[in-house]
Amino acid sequence: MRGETAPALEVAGLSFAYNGKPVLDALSVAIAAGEFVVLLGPNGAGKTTLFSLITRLHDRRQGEIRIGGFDMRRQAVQAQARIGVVFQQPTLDPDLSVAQNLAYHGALHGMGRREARSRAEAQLERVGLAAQRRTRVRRLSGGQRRRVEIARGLMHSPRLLLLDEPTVGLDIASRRELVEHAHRLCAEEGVAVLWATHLIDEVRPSDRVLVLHRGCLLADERAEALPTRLGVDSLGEAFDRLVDGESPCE
Ligand SMILES: Nc1ncnc2c1ncn2[C@@H]1O[C@H](COP(=O)(O)OP(=O)(O)OP(=O)(O)O)[C@@H](O)[C@H]1O
Repeated sequence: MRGETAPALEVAGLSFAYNGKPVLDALSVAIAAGEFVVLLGPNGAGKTTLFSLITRLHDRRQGEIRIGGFDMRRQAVQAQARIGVVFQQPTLDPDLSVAQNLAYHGALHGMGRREARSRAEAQLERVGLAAQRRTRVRRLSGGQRRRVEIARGLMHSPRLLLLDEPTVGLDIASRRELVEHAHRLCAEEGVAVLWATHLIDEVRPSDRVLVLHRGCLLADERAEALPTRLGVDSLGEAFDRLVDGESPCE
């Protein structure tokens, strides 16, 4: 299955180890087009490693990864063209303008100058930064920089946007605005979003939540259903209960 009807992301039996130390254990999950999914896990859970495998920064793994139906190994070009990423560490060049950063991304994705410019302008408009296109990134706030990174990650019209703890270092208002923006992208553009965080307050009751701990998927359900299933009062308590176990994959 490919194109619009294929899941934006399918991971099947994914395992990975750093120098013999297991970090992901037989992970399987699928995310539909336009779905917003939170990947919730404490420090060291394996969130960044999962993103590195999906984006092919690491490749020595077991299991399958498909993006929009394209296999990450056999159809790597098609698969990778359908992924947008906002990494945990900022990756904009602070000495270039917003437009120059985006133009560079467009060139990397094989866009001509005119096409890159019009796509960049459309995305900057969406994140409310059209007026800052000539501003050097160095002069933007942390929240504005994150929004530029999201605009950049969407320039090539990916079906899946990965955000690795995108609100680190932002104030509460900017965090709220980013979460809101990501939900809008799903609803209005049909982009699937996988949002990695360890912050419970970024999760909405209706969000689908994947709880990852020591490389094992401990839950995959609506956030509002988790406390009831575990017999506790809040998502925070449910999360604590889940990540307390000694041998999570059993
Ligand atoms: N390059 C590496 N070499 C060896 N071990 C690593 C490497 N990168 C990560 N690890 C280990 O793999 C495990 C998972 O790390 P990972 O960064 O994927 O977790 P995370 O959920 O993203 O954590 P955080 O919230 O702190 O970013 C941790 O035990 C970490 O120490």
